[in-house]
Amino acid sequence: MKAQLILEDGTVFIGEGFGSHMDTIGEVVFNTGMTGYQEILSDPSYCGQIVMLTYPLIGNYGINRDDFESIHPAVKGFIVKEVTDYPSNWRSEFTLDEYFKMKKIPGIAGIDTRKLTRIIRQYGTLKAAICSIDRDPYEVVSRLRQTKLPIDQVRTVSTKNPYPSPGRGKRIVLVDFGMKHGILRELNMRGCDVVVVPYHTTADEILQLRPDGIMLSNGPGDPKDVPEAIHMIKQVLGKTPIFGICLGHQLLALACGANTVKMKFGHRGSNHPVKELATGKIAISSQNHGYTVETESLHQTRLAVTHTALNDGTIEGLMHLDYPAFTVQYHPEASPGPEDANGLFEQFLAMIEAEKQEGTATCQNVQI
Ligand SMILES: NC(=O)CC[C@H](N)C(=O)O
Repeated sequence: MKAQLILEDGTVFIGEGFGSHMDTIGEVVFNTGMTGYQEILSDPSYCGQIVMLTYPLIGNYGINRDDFESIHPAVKGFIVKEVTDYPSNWRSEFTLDEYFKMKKIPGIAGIDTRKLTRIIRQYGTLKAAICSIDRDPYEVVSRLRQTKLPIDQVRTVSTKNPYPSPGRGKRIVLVDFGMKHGILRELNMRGCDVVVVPYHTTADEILQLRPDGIMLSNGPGDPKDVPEAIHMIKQVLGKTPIFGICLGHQLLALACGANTVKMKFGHRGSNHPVKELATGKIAISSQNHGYTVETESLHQTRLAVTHTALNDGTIEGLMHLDYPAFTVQYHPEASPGPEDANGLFEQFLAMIEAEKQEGTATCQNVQI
């Protein structure tokens, strides 16, 4: 069935609808990963967004039981060049079309995704609608222009209640801002005794769990929309080692007095090179973010840059100069993507061990 993709700048694309045939509105962003569409569509950081994949053939290995990053995908829609009707993989259980129908997510295929990527790169991230062919584009554009993007995505996707994910190792409190399950898997794989807590858990509640370390997860939206988390981080900083990923990185930076800004079109994909400044080593990383920590704002903080993006020089990693706290803007848990940065989980555990032994760990004397 024909469907339309309409951008707020007035551009109209006609394509073939798949998945749910409902209308949807969201911020359209592009992801440059060549594989990993199942992890991408189930990454809660895309809450409120319509994702376009630059790789031209999507759905070839179907949807399986194992590769979800959350139970309910929060993505608002999917845009592809071509969607596979007959997936071929031994793990495949559904086609993308069947899965999107079940989850009530609209998709549109047959779109010139190269053209759309160029528009977004030129003008920046735009609002867009996927809608029925019968809708009047003028009306849709004026509705798009009036539509405000949501600001409560973290509340929507964070766990409502704390829950344990036990192990015999270090006790980690994992603050869920819209966590990809890959983070929990990485901690459990290393034996950690994890307690996952909601985004608004207070510093006192977290410290009562007697954590050996705190992890701040990834999550959707603007980090400034989560002031309760910034307040919490200010209070736990220096009391226990902290490792932040993506939104967690941005929140820690804000808690330390830095600023965050919205990027023109962000970084989304599983092929983004980042440089570790101390060694000059390059890692290929998995990324999904639309905001970044503002470099100029760091001089008013006790944070130092540890990693930068090779494509545009933006900040990809930070460490605190006085306390055991470090963060990365990219995804060491990968899922999807390369596992070059996986060692950061070991570095976090090494920092916790040093803090336990001597009680004086900082990022500098633990060598991360
Ligand atoms: N994946 C994330 O945690 C993204 C962080 C934030 N929502 C951003 O877009 O920059």
